[in-house]
Amino acid sequence: MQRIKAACPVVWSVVRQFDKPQAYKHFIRSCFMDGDGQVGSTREVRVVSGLPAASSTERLETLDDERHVLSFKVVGGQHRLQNYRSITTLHHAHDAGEDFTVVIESYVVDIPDGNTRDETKVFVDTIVRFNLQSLAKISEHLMAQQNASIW
Ligand SMILES: O=C(Cc1cc(C2CC2)c(-n2cc(CNC(=O)c3cnc4ccccc4n3)nn2)c(C2CC2)c1)NC1(C(=O)O)CCCCC1
Repeated sequence: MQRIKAACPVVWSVVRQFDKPQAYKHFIRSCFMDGDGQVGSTREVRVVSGLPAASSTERLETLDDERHVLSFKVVGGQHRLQNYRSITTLHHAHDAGEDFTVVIESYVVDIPDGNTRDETKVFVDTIVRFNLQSLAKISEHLMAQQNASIW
């Protein structure tokens, strides 16, 4: 989970771009879309990791602009994340007079041969946490720009 001091629509405008994950996922070097960006489209992702140029083919499963829900599954590629699927949802929250967005990201993945459940959890949790921290920074900058432009 990640708390972001930016309004839901601002955070959602970044999360919903299935064709530009590199906007906030800094391990991603490039992304090529195959399809029109609607549910069922797939993207080809290349990552920056030093490992043999890991790539992955990912399919958009859910894109709900009203309820702020995005989900995708990894359907191929050179890596060991078999049957990876994630769901990301945005929630407006209000606490101590402050408005903010809470992002909840859940995933399931097979435990690869040669690794334990805990190693897999640490591996994926670390990347997802990096992504959500980066999403927070980018969304808060966007929010500051929008507020500045209003005045
Ligand atoms: O953010 C990203 C980009 C992204 C995507 C990928 C793989 C192409 C799919 C990678 N990667 C993975 C690998 C090769 N190691 C594995 O497969 C792997 C699998 N089990 C493991 C279990 C325990 C220990 C090590 C493990 N090692 N080399 N690079 C990276 C790593 C950080 C450089 C980041 N991907 C996610 C997203 O939310 O988009 C979040 C993370 C899960 C996938 C979806």
